Amino acid sequence: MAFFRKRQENAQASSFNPDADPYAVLENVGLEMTGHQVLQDISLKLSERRIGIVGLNGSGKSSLIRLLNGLRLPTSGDVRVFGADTKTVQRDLPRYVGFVFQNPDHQAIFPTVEEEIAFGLTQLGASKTEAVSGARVFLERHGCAHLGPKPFADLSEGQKQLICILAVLVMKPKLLVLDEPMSSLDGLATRRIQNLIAALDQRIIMISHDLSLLTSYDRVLWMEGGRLRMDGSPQDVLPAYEADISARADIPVDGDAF
Ligand SMILES: Nc1ncnc2c1ncn2[C@@H]1O[C@H](COP(=O)(O)OP(=O)(O)OP(=O)(O)O)[C@@H](O)[C@H]1O
Repeated sequence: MAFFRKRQENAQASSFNPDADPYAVLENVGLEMTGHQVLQDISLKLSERRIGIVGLNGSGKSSLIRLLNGLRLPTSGDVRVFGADTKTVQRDLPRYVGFVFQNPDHQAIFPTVEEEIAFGLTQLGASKTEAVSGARVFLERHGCAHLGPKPFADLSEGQKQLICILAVLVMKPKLLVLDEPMSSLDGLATRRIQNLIAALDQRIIMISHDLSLLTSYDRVLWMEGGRLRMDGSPQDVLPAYEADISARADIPVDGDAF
């Protein structure tokens, strides 16, 4: 489509390589925010199609994935995504790395579903008219044409999360990063979103507290205290993580019940 041209030109200018392997490289990464060392000593090469991230609340999972689409920049070390240093390509990163928030209400910014989807197309260089008609076609292709005119605020939680994922997918990112996308969904909505994600060609990195969603993944990263505690196959990492939780749950810690 003609409107992709503008962004493709930008992409060439900013030295992205969509075929880079590994697609993301973190070297001695640290992240400090308001005096708090949120991440430290993280070095990773990410090549796998499906990567899960686990860890307790506050362990640094969200901060880590925010580094991948430029929502955060490292305060030490380097992050390269698709061959480009995120510090120099921050503005163009969302074109390559789609980010789905845990809470859809934190992601959606437009009143209606159609406008939310159309926004992604304008980001690719479409005119307003092209974007609206493109959004309608895209929603229809995903069985959501009926949601197009609806106010985003009136959707169910499952519908909201589905639309947030579609709003990212319409930009055809090479990598989709998801921050606990199913945490507030019922069983049916979870299954539907899970099936949608599983069928995607894109590389996926997903945080989940529901470990069953990650058993088929290629690799799992376990974060603890802002560091990488374990990195391996789900068969190795998930049982170790569960065993650690069980061991901790049996030990009462003063002032740290929850
Ligand atoms: N803007 C900020 N300023 C200072 N500290 C922050 C900021 N944002 C997050 N933190 C802290 O960084 C740590 C890691 O937070 P992060 O949200 O990355 O963890 P998480 O593993 O994703 O947690 P959860 O599972 O609860 O979503 C926490 O201790 C948090 O309080």
